[in-house]
Amino acid sequence: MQEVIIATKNEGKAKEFIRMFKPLGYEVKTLLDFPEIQDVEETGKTFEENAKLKAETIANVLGRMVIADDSGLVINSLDGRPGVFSARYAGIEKSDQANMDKVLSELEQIADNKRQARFYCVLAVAAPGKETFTVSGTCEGVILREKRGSYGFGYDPIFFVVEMDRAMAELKPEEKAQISHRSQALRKLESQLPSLLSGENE
Ligand SMILES: O=P(O)(O)OP(=O)(O)OP(=O)(O)OC[C@H]1O[C@@H](n2cnc3c(O)ncnc32)[C@H](O)[C@@H]1O
Ligand SMILES: [Mg+2]
Repeated sequence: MQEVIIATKNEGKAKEFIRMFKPLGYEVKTLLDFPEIQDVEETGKTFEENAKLKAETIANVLGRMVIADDSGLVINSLDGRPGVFSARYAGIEKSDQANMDKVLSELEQIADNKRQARFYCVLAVAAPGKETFTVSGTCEGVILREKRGSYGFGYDPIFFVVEMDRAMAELKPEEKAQISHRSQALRKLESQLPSLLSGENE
């Protein structure tokens, strides 16, 4: 099977990419398979900038094409926060529970009809000597008042998916893969994968 490198150290993302790429005929490797590679500092102001930064840095380290994912939760009534700070919203130790608790407490006084939010995902494709490009996807929802469900990762337990009438963390992996911001973005890339990977090592 042809191999695709996803420049992420996030276990939840890694599992989703493995599942999404399998039916397309690709085997996914992530940075969890390359523990010697250091974290890329995410200094960008936008998801696009950070996705490019991660993809280009790792493409240069490995000398081959890689895809990076920068994603997060954007909440209207918090002026777009946590946004690019989603992973480290409650502190640098990146705790999903602490991040969700912080959002829930910030929204405590916010009425039910003002809790709209979206997940956003940017995928950047980079290869040494080639122009980097990005695709993006979104998933619309509402922030719940307490956590629900145990599938997924990150903010999934507090994100109600309008389209599915359930919390993201109540969706089975195959259901999340039908509607998620990540799979929307990947769909825009799918048809280009064979040409992007031609000339890469098998
Ligand atoms: O940078 P990498 O190594 O990929 O891993 P990360 O966890 O730091 O990833 P990001 O910088 O892109 O931050 C994304 C954060 O947004 C949240 N997030 C992204 N996609 C999500 C999803 O599908 N479900 C729930 N939360 C998500 C989650 O808290 C992530 O840690
Ligand atoms: Mg990160």
